[in-house]
Formats: sequence, C-alpha cells, structure tokens
Amino acid sequence: MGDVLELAGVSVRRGTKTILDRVDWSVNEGERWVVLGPNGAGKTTVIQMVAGRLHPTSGTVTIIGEQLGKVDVNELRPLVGLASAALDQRLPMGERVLDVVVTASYGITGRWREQYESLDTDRAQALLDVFGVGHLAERAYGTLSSGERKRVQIARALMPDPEVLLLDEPAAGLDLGGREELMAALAELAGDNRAPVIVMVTHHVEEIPPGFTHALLLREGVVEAAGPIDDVLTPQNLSRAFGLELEVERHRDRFSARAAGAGARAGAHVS
Ligand SMILES: Nc1ncnc2c1ncn2[C@@H]1O[C@H](COP(=O)(O)OP(=O)(O)OP(=O)(O)O)[C@@H](O)[C@H]1O
Repeated sequence: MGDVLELAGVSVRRGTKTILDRVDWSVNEGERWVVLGPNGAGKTTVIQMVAGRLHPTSGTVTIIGEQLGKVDVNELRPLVGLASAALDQRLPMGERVLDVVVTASYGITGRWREQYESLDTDRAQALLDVFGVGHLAERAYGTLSSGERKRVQIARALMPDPEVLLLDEPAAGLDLGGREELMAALAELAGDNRAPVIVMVTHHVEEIPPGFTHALLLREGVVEAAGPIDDVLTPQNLSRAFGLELEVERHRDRFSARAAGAGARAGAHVS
C-alpha cells in the first residue's frame, strides 16, 4: 500500500461519461512521479482528486493515511501543494509576488489583514530565490511572464511545507529557455531528499526532469502502465497510450519521443 497516496478501484463518472475507470495507483515516500497521457486521458482528474478537490464516484482515495470522504479536506489541503493553471487564474493579478507565496501558509489567495511573521516572509523569499525569481518579490504578480509565474506558483505550493507537491503541466506554454530553466529547478528539487513527494503532469516526455523515478501512463481513464520510469516509458507502452507508433530514446537522464520511421512524421511530438 502506498504510504503517501493510494487510489484503489477509483472511478469517476459524469453523466454517461466514465472519466476514470477502476484506477489503482500507489505512491510512496521519496518517489517522484510523472503522469503522462494524451488529451482527455484523465490526468487532471487524478491530480484534482489527490489534491482533495474532487471525490471519486466509487473506490477509495487515501492521502497521507486519510481516506477522502472521511476527513476534513481543510486539514488535508496544507499537506498537498498544488500548482496548476486553474490556481493561476484565481491569483489576484495586482498582488505583490511575495504575498502570492506567503498567503499559501493560510491556504488563501489574496492578502487581506493577516499578519505574517518574518519567519513566513523569509521562507517565501527563500523559496522564490530557489526558483530564480527572488528579484521579483516586490512586483505585481500580473506583470510577470508566464515562465516567471509558473515558478512563483511552485514556490507558493511549497510554502506550507507540504508532504506532496502536485504540478499540473508546469512547463505548458514556456519557451525553450523557460522550459529548460524550470526543468533544472525541478531536477534539483527531485534530487533533494528533504523535498516532498512530487507528482507532475505533462504531455511530453521531453519535459520530464532528471531525477524523476516513476511514471503513470493513462489512456481514456484507464491505467496503461505504472511503475519505475524505465519500465513504463517504453516505445510499446507509449505507442499504445498515444495511439501511434513511437520511438523513444533516453539520452543520459532525458527522454525524447517521436513518430516511428523517417519521412513526414519524423520529429512529431507525442501529444
Ligand atoms: N464535469 C465533466 N463532465 C463531463 N466530462 C468531463 C467533466 N470533467 C472532465 N470531463 C472529461 O473527462 C476527460 C478527462 O479530463 P481531464 O481534464 O482529467 O483530462 P486530461 O488528461 O488532464 O486532459 P488534457 O491533457 O487535455 O488536459 C475529458 O474527456 C473531459 O472532457
């Protein structure tokens, strides 16, 4: 049984649509997971569930030993840091970047009249520094580039010192330089044994930072493969999940994938 996250026979249905179909998945201490799959596979639904923001239609979700539905989610949420596009839309654009991060210690977006201790503001500043955006602490959040915002969101997600860090497509929309800088920061985090368990959603194997240990491959709400990253990210598994024949390569600690065979499709990405 996963000691950090456990999904057992989890299904999510909306009307006649089955979004997740009897998903089993275990995550243990120290693991760094990537969740991969084509559009509509159910990746965000899984992330929303392990963030305690969505309940399964059937099956059980256990988050750090507490079963969803039997625990106050407000107690659970500080234990799970989430960075996602949906959160970005809720953050006040005029808010000072330092406050965007520090308000996470209260689980709120938007500073009101709370008093923060210097311990909190020092931690927020240190996290911004780790992600290379410390110099932007006094700027309004809405003036940041999308790459800078992604890094602020991750600093915010780490602020309450969570047991689990969930990243829903952190590299989406970044240019090559922005993506590589983010990957370097995430690789450093992945290699830090004091860092929380990490679960990151992506469409592209090229966006998996070095140091990630496990992969969950989804297709149409079903687990195609799950386990150690080298066992899961095989050409066979990825081809099945994405519905086209793919070649997968590993150069040192990075993956790449493209349509099998030369010609018109060579170089295509996997989403
Ligand atoms: N409330 C809902 N009612 C009906 N269908 C829904 C609902 N919410 C999600 N879905 C569907 O469930 C499927 C899985 O959605 P989800 O966002 O989890 O996929 P995803 O793998 O994250 O996709 P993407 O890569 O496109 O972000 C999609 O087909 C989506 O349209």
